[in-house]
This record gives sequence, C-alpha cells and structure tokens, in this order.
Amino acid sequence: MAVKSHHLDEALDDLAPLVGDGTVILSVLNGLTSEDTIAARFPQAHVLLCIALAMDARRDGERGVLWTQVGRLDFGEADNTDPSADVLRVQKALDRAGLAWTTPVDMRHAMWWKFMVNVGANQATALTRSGYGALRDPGGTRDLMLALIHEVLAVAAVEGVALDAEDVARWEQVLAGQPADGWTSMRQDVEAGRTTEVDLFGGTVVDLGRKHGIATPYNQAAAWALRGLTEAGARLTTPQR
Ligand SMILES: NC(=O)C1=CN([C@@H]2O[C@H](COP(=O)(O)OP(=O)(O)OC[C@H]3O[C@@H](n4cnc5c(N)ncnc54)[C@H](OP(=O)(O)O)[C@@H]3O)[C@@H](O)[C@H]2O)C=CC1
Ligand SMILES: CC(C)(CO)C(=O)C(=O)O
Repeated sequence: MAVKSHHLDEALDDLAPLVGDGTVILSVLNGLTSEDTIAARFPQAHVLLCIALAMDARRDGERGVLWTQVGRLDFGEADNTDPSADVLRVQKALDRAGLAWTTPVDMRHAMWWKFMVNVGANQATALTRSGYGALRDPGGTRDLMLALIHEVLAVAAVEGVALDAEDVARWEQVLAGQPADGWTSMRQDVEAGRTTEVDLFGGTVVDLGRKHGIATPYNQAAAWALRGLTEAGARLTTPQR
C-alpha cells in the first residue's frame, strides 16, 4: 500500500479481490496505524510492518517524479531475530524489483523512530514551508522540529518504546544526506493544496498525550495550524457568503 492515509479505505476496497489466504502486504504509509487498519480489513492476509525512509521524491507535474536519494524500505515482523518465511520471500521480491531494504530486529522501534521523524520534520517544514536545509541549520524550523520530537519521546516512554537522544542523532545523520531544498511529503501536500496527514502525526501525539496525561502543546498547536491550512485552502475553492 502506497496511498495517502485519507485514501486508504477506498484503496483497500479496490484491493479486496486480490487478497487471499496468506497474501503478504507491506504498507509504506507513514504513522503507526495503517498496518492495524489493513490487518483488521484482511484477517486472512499477513501484514508485515514497514517504513520507507531516506528518500526525497517529489512530483513533477502530472506524471514525473524528481529525486536524488532513492531511499529504502525497512520491514519485517515486529521481531526479526529469526526472519519468517514471508520476510525472506519479500526480501527476494524487493531484490528482484531493485528496491533497497533492511529487516531491523526490532521493527516496533523502527516504526516509532520513523513516527518521531515525521512528527518533527514533516510538520515543521510544512508549517514554515521550508526544505531539509532548514531542519539542519540553527533557526525556527529546526527548533520547532526538536520541540515536536521531544513530545514524541515523552509519549513513547509511557508506551514502552525506548526512543532517546541516540535516535534523534540517527535522524540527524539521515538528514545530513538530504538535499537542502528537498521537501518532506507534508510540505509537498501543503504547497499543492492537498489534505495533509496531520492526524497520523500531531493528531496521534495529542491523542497519546491525552491518554497518558502528558502535555503536548507543540503538537496540539501544529495540528490546529495544519488543519487550519487545509480549511483555508477549501475556503479559497468554495464560494463564501
Ligand atoms: N513521499 C515521501 O517521501 C514519503 C511518503 N511516505 C508515505 O507514503 C504514503 C504515500 O505517500 P506519497 O507517495 O508521497 O503520496 P502521493 O500522493 O504522491 O501518491 C499516492 C498515490 O496513491 C494513488 N492512489 C490513491 N488512491 C488510490 C487507489 N484507490 N488505487 C490506486 N492508487 C491510488 C494516487 O493516485 P493519483 O495520483 O491519481 O491521486 C497517488 O498516485 C503516505 O502515507 C506518506 O506519508 C513515506 C515515506 C516517504
Ligand atoms: C522521512 C521523510 C521526511 C522523507 O524520507 C518522509 O517520510 C516524508 O517526507 O514523509
């Protein structure tokens, strides 16, 4: 699955005729929830965990895609100490397709790491309409990213996921390889006037914060501002009284 979160239900309807017993499904959707949604819809399938990272693809007109970093898929079972037969099959399929992959031992941690990156980088660059360079250079966009990430570390801890400064440092290493003027997918959505995936990012942090009694003011403000941008775009295309 490689659609935006607001198209997932419709895409699963389209996929239904192709899914049989033991069909293996990978979801590159960002956020923590798409695998559960797919598994609930297709209990007969085997939904592996997956993240897509270190890429900077950008649409160019209707059909073109520009990129400098091809990125990779990290995927597998929650615990890949002893890779399952389906994981081995998918590794081979990705090799045949020429797609880079790894199968980290602890995929739950990998999913949360990616969630942390998206909550910080996507929301900060979409709000300040900046590229990856602004996440590296001292300034407002970087400070916002770090504040948003800090709240993810706090909710991760009570969810039993050990995310810490080393994980932030690992994101900084990936960031160092991204082009200064490359755009996160959320910035691309904002520029194109498309609905954003804010519910997968700030919205989820706010919900988890509420569940555990942890204040998440930066993510709350980011979620309001990003929803406000989509609403403002809708007002521009709908005649106002
Ligand atoms: N872009 C990135 O760098 C990264 C994105 N992700 C995540 O991957 C997911 C996809 O993002 P991205 O590729 O950027 O999104 P895009 O909007 O660029 O692409 C999504 C594609 O899904 C197609 N689509 C929508 N509904 C259906 C359907 N029912 N059947 C078939 N195709 C459908 C759309 O078609 P159409 O063009 O006709 O609308 C579109 O081409 C998101 O969750 C994103 O967060 C993860 C890592 C990196
Ligand atoms: C990690 C990042 C920022 C690019 O690989 C991404 O996931 C996105 O743009 O949605």
